[in-house]
Amino acid sequence: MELRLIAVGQRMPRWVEEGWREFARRMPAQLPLRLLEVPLGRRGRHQSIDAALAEEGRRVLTAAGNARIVALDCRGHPLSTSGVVARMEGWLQDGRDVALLIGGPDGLYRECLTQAEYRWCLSPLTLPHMLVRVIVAEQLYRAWTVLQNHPYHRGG
Ligand SMILES: C[S@@+](CC[C@H](N)C(=O)[O-])C[C@H]1O[C@@H](n2cnc3c(N)ncnc32)[C@H](O)[C@@H]1O
Repeated sequence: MELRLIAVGQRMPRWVEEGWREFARRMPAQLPLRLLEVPLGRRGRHQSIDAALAEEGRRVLTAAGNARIVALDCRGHPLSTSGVVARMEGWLQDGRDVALLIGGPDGLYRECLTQAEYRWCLSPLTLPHMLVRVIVAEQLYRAWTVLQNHPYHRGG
């Protein structure tokens, strides 16, 4: 199985690329973390934001395929580290790929949210989408280290 970060928006600054890659490269072979970037929908005078979001949403859901869907969403529910660990344990037992969806500047298309089995809120703050991929990668790595009794996570 794999964890798939599906993010709207391409060509991120180098620090974003390096940040998420640092944690992705630490993931084990049996639980790789892969990033799929999908292009922004067209925005312009003749294209509504909703149409652009729908275009992005279609691309995101195609990239998710049959994977279990978790949407990153400011209006979702928070998870503690032990909550992420418990979810990861469930994912590993189930064996299905997991798609973690990150929206673009206008958020995620509504169908991405309705198809998600969980809407994960990282903080009450709205975070820049490029930072979200780095935080999610780190939190997934952290959860993995907890499952392995690896000393990376020293929290309570
Ligand atoms: C710049 S935000 C989009 C803001 C948009 N106005 C909205 O309300 O969703 C881009 C993406 O980053 C993710 N994101 C931003 N802050 C987040 C948070 N606190 N928790 C979870 N995901 C977040 C979401 O996937 C969001 O679609």
